[in-house]
Amino acid sequence: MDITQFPSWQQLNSLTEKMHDRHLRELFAEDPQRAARFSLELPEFLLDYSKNLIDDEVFVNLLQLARDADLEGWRRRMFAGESVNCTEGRPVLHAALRGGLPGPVSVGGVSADALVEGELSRLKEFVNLLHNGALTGCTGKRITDVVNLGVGGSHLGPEMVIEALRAHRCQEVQLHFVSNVDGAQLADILAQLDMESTLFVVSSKTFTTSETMTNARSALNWFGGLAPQAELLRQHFVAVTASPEKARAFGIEPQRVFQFWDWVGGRFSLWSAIGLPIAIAIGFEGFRALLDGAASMDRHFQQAPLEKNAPVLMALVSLWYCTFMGYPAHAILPYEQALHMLPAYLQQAEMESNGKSTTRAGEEAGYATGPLIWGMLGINGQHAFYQYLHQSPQVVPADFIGSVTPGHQLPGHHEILLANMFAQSQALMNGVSREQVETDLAVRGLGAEEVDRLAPYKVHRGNRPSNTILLRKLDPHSLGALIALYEHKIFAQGVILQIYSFDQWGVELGKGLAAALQPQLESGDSHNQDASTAGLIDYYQRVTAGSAALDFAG
Ligand SMILES: O=P(O)(O)OC[C@H]1O[C@](O)(CO)[C@@H](O)[C@@H]1O
Repeated sequence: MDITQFPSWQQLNSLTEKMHDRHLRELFAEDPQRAARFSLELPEFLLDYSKNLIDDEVFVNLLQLARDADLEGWRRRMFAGESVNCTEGRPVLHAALRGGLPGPVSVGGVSADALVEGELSRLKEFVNLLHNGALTGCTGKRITDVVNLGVGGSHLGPEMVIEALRAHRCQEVQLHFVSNVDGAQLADILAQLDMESTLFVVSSKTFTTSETMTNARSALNWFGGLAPQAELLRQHFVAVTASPEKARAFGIEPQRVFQFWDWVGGRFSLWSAIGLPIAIAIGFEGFRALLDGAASMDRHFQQAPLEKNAPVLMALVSLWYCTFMGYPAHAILPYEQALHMLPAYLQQAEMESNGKSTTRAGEEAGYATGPLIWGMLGINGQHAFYQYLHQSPQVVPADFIGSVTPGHQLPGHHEILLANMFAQSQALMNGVSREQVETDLAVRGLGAEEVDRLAPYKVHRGNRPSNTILLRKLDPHSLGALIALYEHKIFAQGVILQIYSFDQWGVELGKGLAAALQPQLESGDSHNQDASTAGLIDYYQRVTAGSAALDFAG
């Protein structure tokens, strides 16, 4: 049944007017237990969702909506390996990569656990060889630098995690990431490297992504005549892919091809062999701890009742804002330097999953299915875009994410950092009333006219909602749990809003057009293009012809 037909949906719709008129200040004043009632403590973190514009009536209806949408049934089917990615005809089993399934699941007659464990032990062996210095380049030099060539899900997860776990890094090997087909990125990194001690990891689920394959070919060319190509590929390249035959066709040795499977979505793949750079950076045991943390969130998501289920609660709050209250964006604001890539990672995870408008029934949704995700390190954002968060007429709900334990030894810093994080969510919630502003200005000795002139600019309406996720400490286990929290939040939101979260048809159109346009840029033939695109091609042609003429003249 269409989700909009359920009484819970209609009830929620009718509650938006009332909630637009409520203020978070009042909700807290009315209920001294609010913070305790609307927060949840898990072994890894505290989730405080009390600063959200929900009251008991909204909460009850949101939970009912989740039940009406059969979230529990979809959850069970996903973890049982049923084909819940229906447009691609696949199960969704990233939880199998971390031992998060409730029981054995086989895909195409093969045990998912056996596949996963087999690949993990290959990864472990490889990482150990690398760390022991047993892996050498074609001239016999020890491998000291590893460059991951991959984009999207084949890049963001590994780099985000490695950055987040800097404090846990082994020193043996340096990691580098190249995701952009803009040669400036690869050229810059190659300039820092010694080819004799460099290993490239070509990471691509499909092994067809043009950015990655172009970078892989350029990396191979970089070696020039150092050794015959087959030897270069053998000693300096490994592949991580769900299309091993394509990696082998590229020339990568079969024993250097690490595999994952089409039941792992690219943006959910960091737990698979795509996490090879993570295991290299923090060691295999650290990688295992990351997987274990995610598995503990898998169990929580499967077992906790909906009203005590962190991913479900976050999904409900998120859809309440984007679908009902009309707040189209959501900010991710980490207060932990190490989490600086989390907003970018979650942008892909959430927007590639839920940025859809066709329902599972193949109909136009007619409602917002997910927010625009954006953000950056909160403390830097405070000095950049928080003005907008505090005083723009647009309300942007936010997630504040921090850690009780600092990731460094410097005294005095961490309290300042956390005080800022707590203060910002408090300021967004409470704001400052006109009355308060007037009193403050008067106390500072301003005359009545001046007070009157300045007061409107200083008023903060407040009532801007947020979640706070406060980790005990940031380590591989808790990071795994945090990432899986968001993964399941995304899934729960998609299920309730009746969309398919695990496909990404929207990214295909542009890829196809780029492939067709590339030869036209070179030839200048733009006859079949719209006027704007033809104009761009024409300008490109004129500038390149002009610079060629200049080169010739010079
Ligand atoms: O791993 P691949 O196949 O190179 O794809 C990279 C990324 O490209 C996308 O298909 C989007 O273009 C993502 O879903 C994926 O993570």
